[in-house]
Amino acid sequence: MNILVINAGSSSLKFQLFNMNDESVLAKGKVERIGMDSSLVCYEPAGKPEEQEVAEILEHTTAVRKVLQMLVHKRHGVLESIDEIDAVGHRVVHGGESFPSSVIVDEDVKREIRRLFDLAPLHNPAHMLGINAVEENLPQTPQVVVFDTAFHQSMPAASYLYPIPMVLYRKHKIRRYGFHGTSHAYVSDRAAKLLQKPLDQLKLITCHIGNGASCTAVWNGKSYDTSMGMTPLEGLMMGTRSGDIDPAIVPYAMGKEDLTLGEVNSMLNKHSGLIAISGISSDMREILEAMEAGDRGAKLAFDMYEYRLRKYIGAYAAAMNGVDAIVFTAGVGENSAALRGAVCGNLTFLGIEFDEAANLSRDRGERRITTEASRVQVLVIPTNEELVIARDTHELILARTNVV
Ligand SMILES: Nc1ncnc2c1ncn2[C@@H]1O[C@H](COP(=O)(O)OP(=O)(O)O)[C@@H](O)[C@H]1O
Ligand SMILES: CC(=O)OP(=O)(O)O
Ligand SMILES: [Mg+2]
Repeated sequence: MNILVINAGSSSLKFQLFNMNDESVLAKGKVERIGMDSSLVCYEPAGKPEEQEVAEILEHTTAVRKVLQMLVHKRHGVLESIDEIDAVGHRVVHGGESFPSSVIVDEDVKREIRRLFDLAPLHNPAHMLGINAVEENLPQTPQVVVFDTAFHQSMPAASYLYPIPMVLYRKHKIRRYGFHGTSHAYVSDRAAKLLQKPLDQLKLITCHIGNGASCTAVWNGKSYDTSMGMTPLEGLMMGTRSGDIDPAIVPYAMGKEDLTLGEVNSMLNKHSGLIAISGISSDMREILEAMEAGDRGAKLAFDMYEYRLRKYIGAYAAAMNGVDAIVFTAGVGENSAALRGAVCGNLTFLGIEFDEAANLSRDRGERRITTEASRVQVLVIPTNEELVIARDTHELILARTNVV
């Protein structure tokens, strides 16, 4: 069975085409910087040379169309026809309390994803564009959605409730949901394998640091607490999102600057974080370059980003009364030795003995960046949300076929 997985992030669309008979990847790639001045399209067909292209891709519908064209391209395609795609699995960020696990897409599911737009304004609309674009191009192909929120459904009430009137939870389900669950679950599983210990006996802190960023306390294999909240705005400082701020800032800034609710929401989601402090970019690569060139705004943005992450790691070590390993993953976590070095260099009190040579290594695979003797291990594990999504999609489609 060939399964195409689409992971529409806030600024990127990643895809992988799997042959699920052996979980081999037939092709993968990504469209980055969607909606920015120039998008970057990378396409890696198995056994053929990699293709790169700069294109103008303003939204996710165009990105899906581009992916389908590349898969059947005369020279570098891997399929004769898009009909060889048996099912499509999508990442969906917000599933609320309605979806504790993955489901096959139907009209009810689409309605529920749309209802949750307000709670994930940068993501759920992008996923719907992806689902609709696939439906347009592959009307007969079943689609499955896999939710970022599902893994965090294990959180205890003391973690997921906010200290505000309970009526808001009872009536409107205002609570912490948490995101990037597929990634936190995947890297936790891999960490246990790397550490050669059972996952259900480990205290892990997984740091998914991409354009969106979140940190999770994974206690005995289950999400115990996570930094993102009712929406993906809470927690760490991100590319364009503020993360934690005093909620009283909202009405105060609205009054002082004559802002509407929509404007303040957009300010916190799209015009805060790295871009706001540096005045340069939301992209960590550009922040690091500017920092090296001596830019003070970029340095302040980086320092705040690192400090806020380090505070969460400290908090989660306290939440679990200990930690066995810290895992870095996603765009920044996997690639920025500078961020990992700054965070870990200031966590020696936890018993971290950092291995700077391993941290700086060009190795891109799963690796340890602490000494063997280090009391707390620090790991870099490339995430693979796409593989988890393909497995869930495969399982649901097989189950449906067996029932029919
Ligand atoms: N070599 C690198 N060094 C530092 N940051 C990087 C590097 N490569 C990618 N990144 C950063 O990773 C982030 C994107 O992460 P990603 O996980 O792909 O995000 P998303 O899925 O939210 O779109 C960007 O801020 C980008 O600058
Ligand atoms: C939930 C979220 O923030 O996702 P992303 O990192 O892909 O923006
Ligand atoms: Mg992502």
